[in-house]
Amino acid sequence: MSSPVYVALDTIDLDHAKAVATAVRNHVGGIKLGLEFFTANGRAGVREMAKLDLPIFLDLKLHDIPNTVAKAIQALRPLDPAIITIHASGGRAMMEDAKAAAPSGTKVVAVTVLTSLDGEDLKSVGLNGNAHDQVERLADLAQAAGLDGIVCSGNEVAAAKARWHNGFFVVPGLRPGGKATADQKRVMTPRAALDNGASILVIGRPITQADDPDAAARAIAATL
Ligand SMILES: O=C(O)c1cc(=O)[nH]c(=O)n1[C@@H]1O[C@H](COP(=O)(O)O)[C@@H](O)[C@H]1O
Repeated sequence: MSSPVYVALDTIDLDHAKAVATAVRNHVGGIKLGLEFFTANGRAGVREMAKLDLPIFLDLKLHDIPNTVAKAIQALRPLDPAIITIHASGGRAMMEDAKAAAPSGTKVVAVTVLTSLDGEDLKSVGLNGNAHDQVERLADLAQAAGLDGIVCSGNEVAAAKARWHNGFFVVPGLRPGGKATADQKRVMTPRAALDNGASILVIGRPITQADDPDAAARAIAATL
């Protein structure tokens, strides 16, 4: 079985992204390219990374009116990514139109509550429930909109899966030591997230900023 780990290559440097991906390729199941990479390298950069022959997760977290999101996804169709992201808080119509615009083989998943946010952060933007309740609410909305799954932290994935048995669950905010670091607040170990029902594990800095990314990826793989 291929690895559930998608390595997040958050860099503007195409050569560096290629070098890290090449180093870790035997211990990961796919590559995640996000806003930082895409704004610097565009579609040509994604095509270049696709030459490594690993599935591409294009994480642009689109969040706009339905027409704009659908047109942006149409523009990405030639890249045929394995997975793309939109924000669930864009609403049901936006999610429906996003799914309709995507290639049939592309999983469209909705970000629920970013793993960098905690209850206090939610309050500060006017959301009075906790992260757990908000993830459940948005998981239900994403399912009703016909999406493939959601992005949530390892803390909520078991509850989301209980409501959406065949959903696809993307879990970032993973730290091998299990402790919140840098900007991530809702964190978990990769092993615990998998046990809780994650379909794939998104891991960036614990691999990419290690002295030896290949050894770090191998060490994480050994825990799974
Ligand atoms: O959609 C995502 O992948 C995502 C959602 C989320 O709630 N939190 C989150 O960290 N991510 C992404 O997951 C990756 C986490 O990176 P590290 O914190 O370096 O492991 C980054 O590329 C984030 O953009």
